[in-house]
Amino acid sequence: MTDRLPHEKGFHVSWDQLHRDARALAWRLQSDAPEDGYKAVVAITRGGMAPAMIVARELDIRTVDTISVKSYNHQTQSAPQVIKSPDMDIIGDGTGILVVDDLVDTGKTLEAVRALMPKAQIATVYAKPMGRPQVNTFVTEVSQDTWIFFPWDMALQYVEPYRGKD
Ligand SMILES: O=P(O)(O)OC[C@H]1O[C@H](OP(=O)(O)OP(=O)(O)O)[C@H](O)[C@@H]1O
Ligand code: HPA
Ligand SMILES: [Mg+2]
Repeated sequence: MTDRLPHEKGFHVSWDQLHRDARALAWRLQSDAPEDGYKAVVAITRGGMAPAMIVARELDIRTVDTISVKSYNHQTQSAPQVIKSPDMDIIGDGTGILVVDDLVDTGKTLEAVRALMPKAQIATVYAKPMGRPQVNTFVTEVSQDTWIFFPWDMALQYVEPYRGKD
C-alpha cells in the first residue's frame, strides 16, 4: 500500500519546544505509571528516540530499548515494517512497559507495535485524530491535514526581508 496524504499545513517544532512537550508528557505519565514504576522504556526509532530519552530521564527509567518501524519515506506512507524488535525477554506481553514515539498519525505504526506488546502503555508527544485511539497518553493534538516538522529534519536558513521582494 502506498498513499500520499494531503498535508495543507505545517507545524514546526523547535528543540526547545520538543523538550518542553516531552517533559509535559513525562509529567502526565507519572500519574499513569504502575505502582512500582515502569520496567522499561521502548523508543520507536527513529523519531521516538529523543522524546524517549527525555521521558526516561524525567521518570528515572534506566532500561531503554528500541523497536524500529519504518512507515514513511519523506511524506509517502507504505505498510509498516518492523525492522528491529526489542529484547522480548524484558518486554514480555508489554506489562509495565512504556512505549514512546514522537507522534501518531494514521496509527499504523502503533498497530504494529501493539501487536507485539499488547499490554504496553503507549505515549506520543503529538497526536493526529486518526491515530489518537492507539495512544494512551499524549500532549498536543494536531489536525490530520498538518505535517509536523521536527527539529532533526530542519536547519536554520537565511530568509529575504519582506521589503525588496516583489
Ligand atoms: O501513525 P503513522 O501514520 O504510522 O505515522 C507515525 C510514524 O511515522 C513516523 O515514523 P517514520 O516511519 O517516518 O520513521 P522515522 O521515525 O524513522 O522518521 C513517526 O515518527 C511515527 O513513528
Ligand atoms: O506529520 C508528520 N511529521 C513527521 N513524520 C510523520 N510521519 C507521519 N506523519 C508525520
Ligand atoms: Mg517514527
